[in-house]
Amino acid sequence: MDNDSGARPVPDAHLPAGLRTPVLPDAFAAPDEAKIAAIAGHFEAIMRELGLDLADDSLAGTPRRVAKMYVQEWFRGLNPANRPDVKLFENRYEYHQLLVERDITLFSCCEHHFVPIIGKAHVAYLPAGHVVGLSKLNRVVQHYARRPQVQERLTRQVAEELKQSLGTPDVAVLIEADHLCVMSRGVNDTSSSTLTSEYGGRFAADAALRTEFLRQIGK
Ligand SMILES: Nc1nc2c(ncn2[C@@H]2O[C@H](COP(=O)(O)OP(=O)(O)OP(=O)(O)O)[C@@H](O)[C@H]2O)c(=O)[nH]1
Ligand SMILES: [Zn+2]
Repeated sequence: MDNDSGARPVPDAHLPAGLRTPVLPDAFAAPDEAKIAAIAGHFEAIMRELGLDLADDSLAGTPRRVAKMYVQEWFRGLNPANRPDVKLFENRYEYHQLLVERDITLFSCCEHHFVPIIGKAHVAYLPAGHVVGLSKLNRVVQHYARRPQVQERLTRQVAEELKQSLGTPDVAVLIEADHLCVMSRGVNDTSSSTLTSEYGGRFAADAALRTEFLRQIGK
């Protein structure tokens, strides 16, 4: 997508309103470099407020490092220009059984505390006329993970994106994740983890299919 044209892509415009990450419509009007410079300035102010000496050679580059990390890595999924192009191939081989992409690495960020969410995503679909390039399943997970999140919305965004791009409602998503906000602060519980799931089409209707999916991901 062209991020320099007058008509800028609206974040998550293709998702139902309730599933959109709350992002201002003009959030991506400025180029990434301007955003990085502005965030670095704000982060420097936070560090100063914490009492840190920015003259220290280890700390001096931190504001810009953090800003780059936010814009280019952790939160790159906020920018609709980074939405993956999900390539489909004709299903000439007539594969119509369950396809499971399991143990997809998941790094996200808790939108309440801005600390990591770390886990695995498992996605599955029943191919109809087309099959998807496998890596695109990982890319869809990453696109929605790389933004401030709650796990429930992330799960439903991934499912909805897959339904739309694969052209079938027969999609399953299960995410298991550790929330650093639960582990490292607050209740300080390092053993609990959070599982969320979304089942569409035949996965919602057919308990045996769900069981088979869960068996294949080792649940
Ligand atoms: N539903 C949901 N809650 C989340 C997620 N990530 C973090 N939270 C919770 O968001 C809640 C925010 O609650 P608050 O009471 O405003 O924040 P807090 O005072 O820091 O709460 P504690 O974590 O209990 O100390 C906490 O209970 C978090 O555990 C998520 O992905 N989904
Ligand atoms: Zn949190």
